Amino acid sequence: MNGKFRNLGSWRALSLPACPLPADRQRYFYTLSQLYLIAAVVYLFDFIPMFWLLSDTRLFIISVTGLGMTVVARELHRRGHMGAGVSLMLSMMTAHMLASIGTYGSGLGFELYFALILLVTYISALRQIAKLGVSLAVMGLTTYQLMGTPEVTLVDRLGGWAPQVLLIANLATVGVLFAVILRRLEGVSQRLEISYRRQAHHDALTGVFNRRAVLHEIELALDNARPFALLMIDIDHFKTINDRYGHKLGDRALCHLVECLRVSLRDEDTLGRYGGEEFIAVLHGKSHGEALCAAERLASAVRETSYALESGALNMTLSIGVAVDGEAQDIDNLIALADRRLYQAKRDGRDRVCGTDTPAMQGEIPVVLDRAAEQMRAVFERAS
Ligand SMILES: Nc1nc2c(ncn2[C@@H]2O[C@H](COP(=O)(O)OP(=O)(O)OP(=O)(O)O)[C@@H](O)[C@H]2O)c(=O)[nH]1
Repeated sequence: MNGKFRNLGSWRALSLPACPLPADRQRYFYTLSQLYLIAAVVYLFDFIPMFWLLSDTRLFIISVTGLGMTVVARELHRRGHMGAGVSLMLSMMTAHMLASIGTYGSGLGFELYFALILLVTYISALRQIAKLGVSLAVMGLTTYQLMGTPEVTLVDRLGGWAPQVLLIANLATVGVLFAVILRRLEGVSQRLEISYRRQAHHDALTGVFNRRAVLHEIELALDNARPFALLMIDIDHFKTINDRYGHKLGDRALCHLVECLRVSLRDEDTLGRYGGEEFIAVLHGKSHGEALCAAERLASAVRETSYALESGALNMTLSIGVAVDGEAQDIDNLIALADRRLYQAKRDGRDRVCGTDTPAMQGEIPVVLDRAAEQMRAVFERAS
């Protein structure tokens, strides 16, 4: 290893360990990480030049320190120490505000930063109790400082245009900061809404439609005059995969399967998880014969695309039951028909497609109707 990389290694060893944020707190990171940048810009282009022009050495030094601390706070936050990062930034903001009020007195807009500190506190990921503590402490300190404002402030001594310029600069800074922060929060709520809507319709593991959403799609397709085919897809011997490789790998295998299916389906087709290792594909505009060909294509795509493991490769096969809309009057009967054909494919030896009823199946009661009959029987038994 050359010297340059050795140095990099020792710097890494000195730096704080990264501690990933929990998923439910990630959303705060992006809003707040932009706040650090905004704070740095305000220090750099507003406070530092302003106090330098006013020859105010004390507030100039506080502003330069504030800039440095903001960079440190951002880095702490980036490494997952969110509470420490936000607390550091809030402490600097509070120190800055109190020192400014102490020097220039009230009425020049420095007290408005109090509202900004509260806003940052409440959008931060601090605990509720910490938020309450911080806001009470900042409120107490601000009140104390405002009540103890010196009679003759530095501005009185400066006179001239300085007080007006300071007031305008503070009003503009607080106004812009409020607008930027609130705009960012609006973006966060929009992103959350999109994500909640997505969660309501999609399966968390594989990302395809969930059971409710895919059933809704079938209802819509039935209402539509255009023909469609329903494929009931089930992985063969999936329990063995779970038992041999563990549930986590089983989950990854499900995602691999979905990828294979997605690649083989058209954009207009719908894929949903019906439950466990059972999926439904709705193929719009397909006749019975076309749907059987499509199902064969899906089955061979999965069969031929092995899932790479550290210790080799995992090969999966599918059994598929196919039914088309014209074969049943409603959604329950259509699903029951595809389900029955799926189980016929299983009975015939798996790794195959079944799209017609064999003579042995003719007398069978569809699974859904069978379940309904069982429920009715239970109701009658309870009533009698
Ligand atoms: N890893 C994982 N396993 C699941 C999930 N949902 C269901 N399973 C498993 O899927 C397996 C389904 O097993 P069975 O219904 O007996 O079917 P099979 O072993 O695939 O056998 P056949 O369908 O008859 O070919 C069970 O072991 C379930 O635990 C999941 O989300 N992740």
